[in-house]
Amino acid sequence: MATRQHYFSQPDSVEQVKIRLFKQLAYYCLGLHCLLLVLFWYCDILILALVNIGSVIAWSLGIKLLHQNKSHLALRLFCMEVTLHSIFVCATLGMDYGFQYYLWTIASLILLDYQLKLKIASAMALSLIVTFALLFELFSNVDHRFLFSELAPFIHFINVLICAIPSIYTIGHIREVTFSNRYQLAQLAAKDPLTSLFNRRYAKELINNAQENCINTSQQLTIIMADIDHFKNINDKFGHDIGDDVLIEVALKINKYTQESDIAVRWGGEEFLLVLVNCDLHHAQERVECLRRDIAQHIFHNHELQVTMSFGIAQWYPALPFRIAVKLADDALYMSKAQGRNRTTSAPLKAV
Ligand SMILES: Nc1nc2c(ncn2[C@@H]2O[C@H](COP(=O)(O)OP(=O)(O)OP(=O)(O)O)[C@@H](O)[C@H]2O)c(=O)[nH]1
Repeated sequence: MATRQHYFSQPDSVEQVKIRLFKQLAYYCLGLHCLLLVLFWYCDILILALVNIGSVIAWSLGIKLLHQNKSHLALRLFCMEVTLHSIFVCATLGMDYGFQYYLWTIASLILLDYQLKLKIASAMALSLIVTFALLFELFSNVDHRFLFSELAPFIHFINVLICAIPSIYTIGHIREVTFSNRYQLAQLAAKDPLTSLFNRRYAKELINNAQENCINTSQQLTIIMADIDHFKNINDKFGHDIGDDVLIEVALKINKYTQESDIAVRWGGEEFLLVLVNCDLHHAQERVECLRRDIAQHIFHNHELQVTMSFGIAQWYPALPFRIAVKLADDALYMSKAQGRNRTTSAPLKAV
C-alpha cells in the first residue's frame, strides 16, 4: 500500500534509483522517437511522423515529471505513449517490423509503479500483453510498402533488440538495488549507528556462536568490559556532539586492537564489551593494556581533549554462564574505577 509522505520528505534511496533509471530510459526513448520521426518523415509516412511528434512531446513531458520526482505519473504517461505508438505503427505498417514488442517492455516496467497496488499494476501489464495479441489478430494482414520494406527482417530484429535493452537494464538495476538494500538492512540490524560496532542485540547471537566454537575447538575466550572515564564531564564541558566524536574515535581504537574473529560491542552509552576469541587471560591483559595506553595518549578531535578508559577482564570457560562472566568483568571494571580509573583489573582467577 502506498504510504503518505510528509511534505518535506525526500524520495527514499530506492525511489531515487528508480527515478535515475527511468530518466536514462526516457532519454533513450526520446532519442529513439526523434530518429523514428526523421525516418518516417523521410519515408513519407506522415501519419507516423505526426505520431512520433506526439511521442517526443510525451517523453519530454515524462522527463519533466521525473525531474519533479513524479515517477508514477511519468510511468503512466510512458505506458500510454507506448501503447498508442504500437497501435498506430502496427495499424499502418503491419506486424513484420516488430513495433509491437515495445508493449512487452512497458508491461514489465509498469510493475515498478509502486503507487499502484500490485493487483492493478499486474492487470495493466496483462492488458498490455492482450493488446499485443490483439494487434496480431487485427493487423497481421496489413502490408504497407515503403522505402525500407525490404529491410523488414532487419528492422524486426533491431526492434527486438531495442525493446530488450530497457528490460535487461532495469532488471539488472533492481538486482543491484536489492543486494545493496539487503546489505544495508543487515548492517542496520547488526551495528550501532554511531560507532559502527556491533549492537548488543546482534552481539548476543555472535557471542553464542563464538562460545559454541570455543567449546568445539577448546579455545580460550576472554571477556572485557570497558568504560570511558568521566564521560559526563566531557559532554558537559565540550558538548554532546564532541562526546559523540569521542565515542567514534574510541570505537576506531578498539577496532585497531581487535582481530576479525573478536567481537566488539557498544554495550551501553559509553560502555563497551569485547570478546577476545582464542585469547587467554594473560594475552588479553597485554592487549588491553596496549589499547588503554594508546587511548590515554591520544589527542581526541583536535580539541586538546584527552580521554582515559577503565577496563575489567574475565576469562570465560564452558561451565560458566556467559552473564556471570560478564558480571565478573563488570565487577573488575568497577574495581578499576574505584582504584582511580585509567587502569585494567582482571577478575581473580579463583572466582573464575
Ligand atoms: N555524547 C554522548 N553521550 C552519551 C551517549 N550515551 C550516553 N552518554 C552520556 O554518557 C554519560 C555517562 O555518565 P556516567 O554514567 O555518569 O559515567 P561517567 O561520567 O563516564 O563516569 P564514570 O563512568 O564513573 O567514570 C552520561 O552523561 C550520558 O548522557 C551518547 O551516545 N553520546
